[in-house]
Amino acid sequence: MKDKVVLITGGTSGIGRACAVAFGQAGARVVVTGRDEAKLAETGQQLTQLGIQHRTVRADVGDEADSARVIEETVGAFGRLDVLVNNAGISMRALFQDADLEVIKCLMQTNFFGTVFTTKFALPHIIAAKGSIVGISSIAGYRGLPGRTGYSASKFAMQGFLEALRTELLPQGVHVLVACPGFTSSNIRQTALAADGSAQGESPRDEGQMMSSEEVARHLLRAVRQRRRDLVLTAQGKLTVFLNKWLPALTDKLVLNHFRKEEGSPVK
Ligand SMILES: NC(=O)c1ccc[n+]([C@@H]2O[C@H](COP(=O)([O-])OP(=O)(O)OC[C@H]3O[C@@H](n4cnc5c(N)ncnc54)[C@H](O)[C@@H]3O)[C@@H](O)[C@H]2O)c1
Repeated sequence: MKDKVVLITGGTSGIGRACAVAFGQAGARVVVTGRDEAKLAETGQQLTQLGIQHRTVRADVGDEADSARVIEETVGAFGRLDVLVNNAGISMRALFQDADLEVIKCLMQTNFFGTVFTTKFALPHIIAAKGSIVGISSIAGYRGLPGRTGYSASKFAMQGFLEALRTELLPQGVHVLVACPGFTSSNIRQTALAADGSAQGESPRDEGQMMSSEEVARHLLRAVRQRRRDLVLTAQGKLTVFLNKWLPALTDKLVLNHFRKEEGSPVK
């Protein structure tokens, strides 16, 4: 990663922030985006303390003009872009029958269109560098999950988009990685949207039992170095993908039972 430039969207917490540290400690110069000035400043301070050369850029990933500006500022500051990590994301916990349509739109705008916008503006620079485009998808990008229709749809869309793009870019030697973490300790379940679009505010699971964001970042760094096409994390995640491929009807029942057991689950 020495002297490479890595852009991480939504990098002010969880997996994104851990990636900024991991790629930075591997020698990369990192650019981190986020919507919250205070969290960006805090992330910037952490990177400074670790001696990591970086920039922070305030931007909403679902906003096309913001996404264009992020790439301008990245290339303006460092002259190139080698690795784009499409990480910014939001989740939901509500049955489709109860959810406002705005919830589904918000998830598609952030998780899917956020990836499309940033990738579009980054692409000429990534092609020039024969670099990498990473999508942080989810097990929900392989297997639809109850209470998470919009989230699952956004991650399936992301995976279809990146698979098609990978094929288009084969002649240019661009690497595309679809990474699917399993349950990972982060803010994703606190910020997940409820049926009315408000944030859930708490996690229904024991975050301490999950893979850490730092461990996910280490796996991602290795997968980028090895130019892998996909990465599925956690034993439970791998098992879900495997069972869904070979025993989909059984997996329907297992997944339903699993999500019914979550604290305060909307899944009946
Ligand atoms: N934590 C998990 O269990 C898990 C599992 C699978 C996949 N993921 C994916 O990993 C990625 C990172 O999530 P995380 O778990 O670190 O959660 P997180 O909530 O800690 O991080 C998500 C980041 O995205 C940012 N973000 C959200 N909307 C944004 C927007 N419109 N513009 C800019 N930034 C925005 C948030 O502010 C936050 O910094 C997400 O794409 C998520 O779907 C997480």
